[in-house]
Amino acid sequence: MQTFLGGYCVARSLDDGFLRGQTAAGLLWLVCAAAAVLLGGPVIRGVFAQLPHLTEPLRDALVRRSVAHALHRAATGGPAGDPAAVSRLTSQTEIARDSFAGLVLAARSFVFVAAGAVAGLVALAPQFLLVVLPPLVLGIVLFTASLLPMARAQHRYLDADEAVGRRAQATRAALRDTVACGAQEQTAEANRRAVEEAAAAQRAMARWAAVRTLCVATAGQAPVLLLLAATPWLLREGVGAGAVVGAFTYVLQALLPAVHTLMTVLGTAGARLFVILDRLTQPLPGQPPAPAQRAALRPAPDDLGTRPGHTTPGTPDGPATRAGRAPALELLGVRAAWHPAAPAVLDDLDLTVEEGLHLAVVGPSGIGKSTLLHVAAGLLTPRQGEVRLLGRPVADRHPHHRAALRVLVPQEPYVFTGTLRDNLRYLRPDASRPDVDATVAALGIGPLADRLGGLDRELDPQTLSLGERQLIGVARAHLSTARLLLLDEATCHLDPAAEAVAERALRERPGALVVVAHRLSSALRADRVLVLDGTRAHFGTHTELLARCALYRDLVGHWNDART
Ligand SMILES: Nc1ncnc2c1ncn2[C@@H]1O[C@H](COP(=O)(O)OP(=O)(O)OP(=O)(O)O)[C@@H](O)[C@H]1O
Repeated sequence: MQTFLGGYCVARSLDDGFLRGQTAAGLLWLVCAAAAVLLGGPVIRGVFAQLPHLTEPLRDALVRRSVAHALHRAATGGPAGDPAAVSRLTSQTEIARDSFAGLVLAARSFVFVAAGAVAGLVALAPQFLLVVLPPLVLGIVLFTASLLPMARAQHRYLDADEAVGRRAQATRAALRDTVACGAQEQTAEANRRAVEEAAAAQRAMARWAAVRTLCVATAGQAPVLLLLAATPWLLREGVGAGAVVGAFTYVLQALLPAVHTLMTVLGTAGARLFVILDRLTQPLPGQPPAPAQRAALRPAPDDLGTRPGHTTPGTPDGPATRAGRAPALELLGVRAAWHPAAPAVLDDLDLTVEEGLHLAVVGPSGIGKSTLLHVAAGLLTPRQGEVRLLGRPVADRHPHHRAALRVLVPQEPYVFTGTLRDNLRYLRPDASRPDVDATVAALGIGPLADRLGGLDRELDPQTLSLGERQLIGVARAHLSTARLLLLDEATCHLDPAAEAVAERALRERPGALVVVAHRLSSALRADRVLVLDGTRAHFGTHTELLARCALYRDLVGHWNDART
């Protein structure tokens, strides 16, 4: 009634009042129009009073659903913390409620305004409908057709945006391993793809926003222009000037704002509501974590090179390597320091580790054993000299190939939430079941697998002891295809028997093994021992070194004392 009276009273005030010189009648009609606006106030108030009856049940249902899902997930052994649950419970349900309220208000307003305006236009002159209705209907049909793709674009954008967040988090968490595996470029490439997808999704949203603007223009602005263009014809048809002004009042003051509001609210709040309801009603319990999250932490299969003894086309091993002649590792006159201003930790060090050799590196604390492994792995560039990996300078090798050829197992290996099998296949995701089983048997991981409920049961890294983590780290190296394994006190938390089993298993696999030994028993098992002594080094068998290296004798003596 408010809309109807708004245009109708204006038309009458002109046609029956002011244009006929009857000012009093004109003013009376305008008073009627003003009264209609005032009478609309209580109606709007009533609408807001009723609104919660629609929106609160929706919010309650969403909250109940979120809580039920979170509890179900926790009770059925899913990941202990579900960070998304809080967001679903609070902000997402609030957004859903607000969006729904906005939609209800906009739709209500449009329906009543459109009905009042159409009734008013018919009452003034039915010819107005010929001018106003076609663009209005066309705009609304176009807009309705664009709603679904618009919601999909919004969905795509949210997914892409979340993927960027997840990748950033995963990259940060796996930074150390990424560097250790030489997977920086691969990680950067995957991150770049995620960012580009988010940007593309945002551009798609912008295109749909342009379509929405076009629809608003068609449904809201085109009737104004058409009405202007049709005015001479309408006047010739006998329509009064006041009625034309009344029609403009309907279009400009009622239809245009209502269409604009409806389309804006549907395009923004509607799409948001669609996406959030879609998320909140998804089957959350028992879902496995998003694969992208873990894929980000593993090298891709093409990072992994080949089984020892085979050479894939494209693997940049020189001919000497294929023939098995190139040493696994060579250090030629290496001088290494952690900072240009820092004293050298290694100085003029020559070392050759042939394929199949088991080398133990020993020396006092802080002497440079870990530094040596960093240099060997290509993670610390020597200030002088050269490091060669399988016959080629390590610096020349692409990080992917470097990662495929050598593995550095740290003292505290990274174990991620996932199955034990996936953890073991971390460095070789395509490892077959028999290969995994062989590693499990060789490393004696059976009891750990049993305790965790099998190889395919998801484990919680926080429940693992340091020794169990180390066992997983060493098993990864065993399962990998790398030709050079570098263990940096990687078995120090294992008991001596388990350490012996692990070292024997690693030694029996093809390739060379360099172990920074925590216990001197490692040196006894090794083919050769390297004793670091300041910037000097001694190299030989256990027996040879006992005979000619005082520091080694000291170390063995201290170790024997400590044991007894
Ligand atoms: N990341 C690093 N940045 C700077 N300096 C380092 C770094 N790692 C080691 N150093 C320094 O290099 C020297 C050799 O340390 P390194 O860890 O290689 O000795 P280590 O023989 O492995 O000792 P430990 O047996 O105690 O582990 C030390 O002076 C140490 O402070």
